[in-house]
Amino acid sequence: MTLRIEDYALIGDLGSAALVGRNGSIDWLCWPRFDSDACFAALLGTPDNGRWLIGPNDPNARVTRRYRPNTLILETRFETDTGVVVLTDFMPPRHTHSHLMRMITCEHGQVDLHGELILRFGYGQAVPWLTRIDRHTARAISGPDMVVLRSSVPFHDEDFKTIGDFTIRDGECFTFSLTYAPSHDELPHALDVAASLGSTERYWHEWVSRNRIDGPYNDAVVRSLITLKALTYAPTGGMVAAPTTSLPEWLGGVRNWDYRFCWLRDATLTLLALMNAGYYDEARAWRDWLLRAAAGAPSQIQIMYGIQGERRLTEWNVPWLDGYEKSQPVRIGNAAYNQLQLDIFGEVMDALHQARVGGLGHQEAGWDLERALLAHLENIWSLPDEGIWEVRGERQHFTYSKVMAWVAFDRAIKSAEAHDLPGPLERWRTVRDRIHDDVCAHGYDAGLNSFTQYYGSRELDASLLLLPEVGFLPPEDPRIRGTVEAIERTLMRDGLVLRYDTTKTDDGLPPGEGVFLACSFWLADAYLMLGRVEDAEKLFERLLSLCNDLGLLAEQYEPRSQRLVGNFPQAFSHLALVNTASNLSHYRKPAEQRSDWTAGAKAAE
Ligand SMILES: OC[C@H]1O[C@H](O[C@H]2O[C@H](CO)[C@@H](O)[C@H](O)[C@H]2O)[C@H](O)[C@@H](O)[C@@H]1O
Repeated sequence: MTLRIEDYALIGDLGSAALVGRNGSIDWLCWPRFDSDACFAALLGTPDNGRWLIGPNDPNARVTRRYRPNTLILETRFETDTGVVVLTDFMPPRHTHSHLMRMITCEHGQVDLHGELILRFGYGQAVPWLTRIDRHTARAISGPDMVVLRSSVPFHDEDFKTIGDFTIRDGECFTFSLTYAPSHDELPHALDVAASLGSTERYWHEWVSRNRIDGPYNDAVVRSLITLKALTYAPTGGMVAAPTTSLPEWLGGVRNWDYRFCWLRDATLTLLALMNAGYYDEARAWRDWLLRAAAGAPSQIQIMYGIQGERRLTEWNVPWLDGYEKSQPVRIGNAAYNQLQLDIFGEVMDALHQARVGGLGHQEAGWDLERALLAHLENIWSLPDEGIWEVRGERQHFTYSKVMAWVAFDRAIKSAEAHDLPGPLERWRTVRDRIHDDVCAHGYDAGLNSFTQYYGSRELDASLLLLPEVGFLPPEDPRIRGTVEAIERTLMRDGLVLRYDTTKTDDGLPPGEGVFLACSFWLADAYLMLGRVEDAEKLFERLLSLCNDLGLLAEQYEPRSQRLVGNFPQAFSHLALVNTASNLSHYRKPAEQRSDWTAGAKAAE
């Protein structure tokens, strides 16, 4: 049986992550890194492509689940006619090795359980060589990879699977762990599951205690912050856009992409959300990641990198995986790494500027890089590009791309002015003004009374909702009001927002995708800036209702089937949730941080 995307939960150890189904089956795990080959790929194929199931035999068990408060520790509770068990799944934040731990306890009665471990390395293809160490320990080896299973109950091997059938009784607790190591290493030491549970819980409690956003939406905000943190690759500070590949944006369709990489756009926007919540260590780590990833000729900067700064992210299709609900192809790698997307300059410059404003501290190397990026941008801002949505159709002069080029110069000027940093300020001011004039002359359609998707087009684009937020024009400007109204008229479906109309914009793909959740949050932000507070609250609460039972969001939502679609959980959606909640809660608002329109008010305080 295929589970819906919202039937999955995320666990992770800041190096990789796994998806656990509400049936107790772990159907996705890439090891040892987010972008490694999956050893559990049932999510995109069948159980034979790898999974780890622990659950009751009773197919009618009633299932509820939750995260332990303020943690990434998942508890799935199965209620059967004979008894109740709780399955606890977690990955302790990584030190020497990566561990996936499971614990099942019986709350009352007795329950017959089935365990089935199917390890298939190389994205569900390679059957490993299994060696039995003792009745409770086995080692699986496949090429460079070794995984060690330790279980407090005995198991046996059958058809290249590891099987355990057992009965658990009131008060009993069984533990299981899988540990990853390179296959040339010694057998990794066992970690005590109960002790690891305690230290993992303490880790997350301490991390969450540093959050300084508070207010009516605190639960949703904390869950989003934990999710964003879980998408961080701790060794380098890089962040993945999502832990999955090829969860479809249209069920059965071809819009299936690999998100296990670090987009400068997603990462910088995540950073703004984290900084807004008081997390500056992550900001520091990401800035250092950026300095390493972008090091070299500024003309070679990419829109995305691997989590360690890798540049070549070659895209290929996996022929042996059928895809989630037959959505093919399953793609590994992402050809977007070769694209030109001008907006990333604005997002990076803005994030670094905000980091300075927030007191992250000035670092010479950072400013040198920013100056080099601007020198490059000065030469290329007038070129057509693939834009924020990474269209695979013809390059265009996307309005949002140009606006973000304006943001890049604007923030550099502001940083230089505020922190007395060296730079050709007069020249930057001239370019900034030239871009502004260009956008107003070519990106605005007076007939529509709206900015448009790209120069000369009459189509709308949800990215235009960000124009007041980034400070390009004040919210009360009639052109901004007109744009918001035009987007409401043309891009809204079932009260939510499409990023653009795939039947009208050539993005190189057959039309059809869900509403884009981040864009729907942006509309709520725009409502707030226009003073439409009730509309903003209503939309935000609708969006919250789309979170799964654990508070997680995919990239998109399909109103007709009422299902989450696209990669899951997605940073873009969660960072947008945090920002809108923060705006609504009247704390330090990103909308205010990113624009100048409140500068007067702040100065007057
Ligand atoms: O659907 C078209 C594109 O989808 C992906 O890009 C989207 O995800 C990125 C990561 O979250 C985000 O930065 C971008 O703005 C989104 O459009 C995919 O990576 C592209 O290859 C694809 O064309």
